[in-house]
Amino acid sequence: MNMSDLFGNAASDDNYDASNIEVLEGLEPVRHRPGMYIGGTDERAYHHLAAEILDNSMDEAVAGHANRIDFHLESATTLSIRDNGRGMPTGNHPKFPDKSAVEVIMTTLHAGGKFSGKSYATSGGLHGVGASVVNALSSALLVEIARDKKLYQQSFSRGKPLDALTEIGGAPNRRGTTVTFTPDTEIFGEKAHFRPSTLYRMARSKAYLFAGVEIRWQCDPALLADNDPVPAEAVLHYPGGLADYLNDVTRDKALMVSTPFAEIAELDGQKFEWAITWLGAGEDGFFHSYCNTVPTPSGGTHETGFRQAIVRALRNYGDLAGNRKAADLTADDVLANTGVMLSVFLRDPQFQGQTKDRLVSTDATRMTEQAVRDRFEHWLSADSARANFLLEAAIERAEERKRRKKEKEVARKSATRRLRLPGKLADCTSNDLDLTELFLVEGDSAGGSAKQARNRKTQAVLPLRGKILNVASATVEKLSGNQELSDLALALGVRPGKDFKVDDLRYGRVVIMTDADVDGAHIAALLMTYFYREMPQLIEAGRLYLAQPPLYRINQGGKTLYALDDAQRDTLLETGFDKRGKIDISRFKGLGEMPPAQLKETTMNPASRRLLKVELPQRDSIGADLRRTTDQLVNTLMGKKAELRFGYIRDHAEDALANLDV
Ligand SMILES: Nc1ncnc2c1ncn2[C@@H]1O[C@H](COP(=O)(O)OP(=O)(O)OP(=O)(O)O)[C@@H](O)[C@H]1O
Repeated sequence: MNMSDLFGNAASDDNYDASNIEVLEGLEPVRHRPGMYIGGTDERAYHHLAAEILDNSMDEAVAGHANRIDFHLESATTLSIRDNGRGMPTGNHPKFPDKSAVEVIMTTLHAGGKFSGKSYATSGGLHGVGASVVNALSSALLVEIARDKKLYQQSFSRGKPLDALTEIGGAPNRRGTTVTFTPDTEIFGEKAHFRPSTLYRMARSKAYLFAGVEIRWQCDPALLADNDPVPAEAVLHYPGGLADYLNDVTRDKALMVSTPFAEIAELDGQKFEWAITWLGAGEDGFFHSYCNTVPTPSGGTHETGFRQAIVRALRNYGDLAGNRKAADLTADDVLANTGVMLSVFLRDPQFQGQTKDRLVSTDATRMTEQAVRDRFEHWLSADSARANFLLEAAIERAEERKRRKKEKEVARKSATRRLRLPGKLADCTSNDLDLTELFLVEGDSAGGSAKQARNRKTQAVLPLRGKILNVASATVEKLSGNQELSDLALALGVRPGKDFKVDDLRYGRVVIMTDADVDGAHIAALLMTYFYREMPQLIEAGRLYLAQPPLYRINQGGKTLYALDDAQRDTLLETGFDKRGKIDISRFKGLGEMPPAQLKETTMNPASRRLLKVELPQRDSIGADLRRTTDQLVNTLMGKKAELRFGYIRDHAEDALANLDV
């Protein structure tokens, strides 16, 4: 690769003037970088457009305004979704007097009725971008609204209106919204098309998730093969909800229990619904979770809460039954071989990214656990034969796990004995890879605080002096001659480069812990680049994390909260404290300045900290950044755009917690 590939064929200095500065207006940014809004331009992204429109109709249904959705795949590239809800508002918008609200919704990012919770209590939509993004990426889109006994219509192409909202007739017996769209081949390529099976599954799961809606499925028969499992027409309506679904998908499987544990609970006006069954040996387990009917394939806080509830309840049951082995059960022991459907309806959910793959609302863990745990304990004690059977199976798995771990530990211990460890490493005593972590900290003073704040049993600390070599530009000889980096490899027990083996790692996790400022981000970026270049397998294995030290400590009376950045500080000041009393805000200059007790509480203690897991980017542009210069990576890390950061750093804080804590 030559330099111009890396940096593009830049114009010469003479031509660089104001005309080079592009400003993207309206929906142009979406067409420019669709990946930031829908996670790519591949088949998954293509179908994500359908999910955005369907979610809007589902939100109407869940809010109690619609009970029917017509889902019509008209051709391989045109989809129409109609609901009988309130209909998008048609009046002119106060802020844009010459545009209808429909046009504002369809052509403006961040226009929506779900921000304040006034029009929707629990909704899957939150950014006010879904409909406009679909519009921006469609070569043709038609909105039809039946409202106040009138029928209106407006057409768009590539995000731009082709006409104004027009009343085209009366609608005496109908109300609701219909959106018909054709994704743009300029964005998705000539060959892209809808797959009936994907859409059918999507429509069906929505119907399972909300018993109050009936979805009429219709598909152009020309798109279906003879004997296609997808029907041309179907009425999807499941009063039994998730339990119906679970029974359906496990119909041909061996099961350990005759009926799933399935319930619905309401807490504080929010709804929790689940169904779990135990599959026989050899069957593959699964966990499908949703929040406000939006699938969360990367899990999140609701899954963590559910897992905790199940394992803690079973442990407790074992305890009461006098079985001492129950105390050692982990979530994996209990939940291996289970099929789980979990659907929560939360008032103000927080997801990661526009595709909402993962739920990150912190409250959801506690609330889901609270909803599930008591009911599960009840279910266990209602049938002790069944409960004992599940308990024994889980204990058997735990024993097997312990045996395997012991074998590995013995092998690792003998390897460690032969190692020469760097002098400044403060090692931990445990050899248990599930628990141990190595903190990489910048400088000796931060190293000193971290050594006092750590848990000696499971947490090791390696202070690195100064900025490590800029790996991106260093030559191979320089890399191997760098003392800090060779100490790092030595502490990890691995050899960098082609001889790297994940199994050699002496710790389960590597946590980069740097100051919450630009310098800290730079060092973190250098280290990430180093790992990416020399030990990508470590990242692939999900073992590299970033610590999240706070920048501010805010105190009022006996109450103390910590903020990661200015924005969080401002939000906490708005919402977290009494407006009247005096509030003290202190800004930490660096980790070395933080008293060990605070460093422990905010950043190191698995019970109270947050960690970000570093993941390799898949196909979006951030991948190129990692391969380019660390400066670009710093920009990405420190930049204002959360979407950018989240492109490759995924929040797996709860998983980390779950493994240690549960
Ligand atoms: N089928 C519908 N019926 C009624 N109102 C709708 C419908 N579809 C969209 N809207 C209105 O348009 C607004 C904008 O929708 P859009 O999909 O752009 O964003 P959102 O659903 O609010 O959030 P997100 O970006 O997370 O999807 C919604 O908040 C809602 O007020």
